[in-house]
Amino acid sequence: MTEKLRIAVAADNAGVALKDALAAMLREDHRVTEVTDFGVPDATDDRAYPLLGLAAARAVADGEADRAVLVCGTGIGMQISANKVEGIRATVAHDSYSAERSIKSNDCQVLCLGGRVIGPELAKKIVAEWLGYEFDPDSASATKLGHITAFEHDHQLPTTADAAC
Ligand SMILES: O=C(CO)[C@H](O)COP(=O)(O)O
Repeated sequence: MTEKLRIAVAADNAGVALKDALAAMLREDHRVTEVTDFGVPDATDDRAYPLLGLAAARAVADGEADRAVLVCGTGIGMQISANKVEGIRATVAHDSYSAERSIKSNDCQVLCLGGRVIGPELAKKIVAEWLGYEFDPDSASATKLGHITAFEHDHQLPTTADAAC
């Protein structure tokens, strides 16, 4: 990893404890230059997950952050929310292989976790590993992702010829 990463974090009240634990870890990581916390500040704040997750995902899409870690009860609501932001590729990943492939295959900028699904120590290990992965824009995976990006722009289904690679 050559450039240090700017990480956005956000959670609803079901994910705030895990979000705070991950933010503390990220602030200590030498590969991270900045952690921006989009809330919630504590579990008494009952704002719905899209209100937090969409703002963090927008920060990534706007180039204000490089990646985001979003936490709700399952991670699913955060994933759905973040993927509505143009240009964002977000995934839930509670295992190390999926987290790795989310970068290397899918160039996901957003990792979503479930505070009611995964314990803090495993989540910290997965996020620490995830920080170290980089997407190779010259890989075959980039061509596959190009079909998604093209659809996002023109809403036209790829042709069979396009889809062959
Ligand atoms: O996990 C959530 C959304 O995916 C959220 O933390 C709880 O949502 P709810 O089950 O709709 O209250």
